[in-house]
Amino acid sequence: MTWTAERHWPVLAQGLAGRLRRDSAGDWDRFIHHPFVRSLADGTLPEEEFRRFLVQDYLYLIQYARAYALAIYKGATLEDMRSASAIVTGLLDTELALHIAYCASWGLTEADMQGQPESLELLAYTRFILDRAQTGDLLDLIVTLAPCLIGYGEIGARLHADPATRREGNPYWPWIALYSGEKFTGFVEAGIRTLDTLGARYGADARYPMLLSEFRTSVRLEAAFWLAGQSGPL
Ligand SMILES: Cc1ncc(CO)c(N)n1
Repeated sequence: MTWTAERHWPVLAQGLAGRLRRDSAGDWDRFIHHPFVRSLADGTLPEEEFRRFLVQDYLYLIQYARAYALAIYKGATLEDMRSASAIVTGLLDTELALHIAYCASWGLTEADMQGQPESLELLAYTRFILDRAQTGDLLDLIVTLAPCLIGYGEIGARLHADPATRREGNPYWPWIALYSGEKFTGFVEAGIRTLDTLGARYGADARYPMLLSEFRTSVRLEAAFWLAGQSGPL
């Protein structure tokens, strides 16, 4: 049975998140069904390509965390602030630990990774995110940052459930395990609930075309980011 969000993880298809995801369907599919993702699932991605991607992703997450930190600042309630703060901590402590561990296994230190130049894909994506995070309100910010959270959650869940995914001896299984794990899944579901809460409070219906445009731009930048390491020097 093919994995579908509607059947296997219905919250993804519900509410404002579901609407944005459905309305950007073509771009969304190019993001989550990218050949890079398939090569992680069957373990055929050359290690060097993964290493370059992961270094760029490490640098990306630092900028993403800065953008998410603005959600704490923009929170109108203590609850908004706590939920954004939990995501920032999850990014800096849990998710980056995966990147640091992989890179350590290749003999790369955090200083080595921080010294790498940022790819054009990274620059385009993070500067777009930081612009929306700074100039938009809390809803613009959360919508722009949502594809990152929801997309990797969906990819993790799908690959984890897919019998074609190689587990034994797949060097990328720890990556799949992180994004399908309880902790990351919890962040995705919290993010989806936050979209509905803020959508109601900040009038999502009346400004939907702008929100969709922000969401879709991030989705297109996500799809492009799979190749962020290709031109890297490392
Ligand atoms: C580019 C990108 N998008 C989403 C995630 C998931 O947090 C990530 N690590 N990197």
